[in-house]
Amino acid sequence: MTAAETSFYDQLGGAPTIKEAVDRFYVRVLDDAELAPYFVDTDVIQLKRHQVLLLSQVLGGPTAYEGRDLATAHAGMAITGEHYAKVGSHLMGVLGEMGAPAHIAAAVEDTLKAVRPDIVATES
Ligand code: HEM
Repeated sequence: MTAAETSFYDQLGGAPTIKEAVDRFYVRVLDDAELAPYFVDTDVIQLKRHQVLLLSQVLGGPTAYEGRDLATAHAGMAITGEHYAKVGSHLMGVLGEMGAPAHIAAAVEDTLKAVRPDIVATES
């Protein structure tokens, strides 16, 4: 694999860094009173799984996700544009805190924009 083919996941330090990012992201999302209600019926294991899948999808990690597509997985949750932006800013905050380089942050923002229509159900 050449340097250019190395995934952002690997560039950030692979599994140990991602585990740390998942833990930090998880704390931020659950501490956010506007976001926590989405996860009331989600147990800790499921929620960690969600954070891992989310990060792997945006960073190109090794987790081969073969589950429901994003639109199906989030159908019926009435996720608002504002709440989606909050999840995105917690994610960007964690990446920034952990010293992710600018080109990775920019690519993650692009992915967040690209999958947004599949996840956001309502603008307000
Ligand atoms: C880039 C953004 C996101 C990605 C890539 C993503 C990814 C996923 C995936 C792959 C699943 C299916 C998990 C499974 O079936 O095991 C899922 C479920 C779920 N997502 Fe997301 N998600 C994103 C954003 C959000 C946001 C913004 C919210 C709420 C504010 C959210 C809340 C949930 C909830 C509550 C579930 C169901 C969890 C459960 O109980 O199993 N997600 N998401």
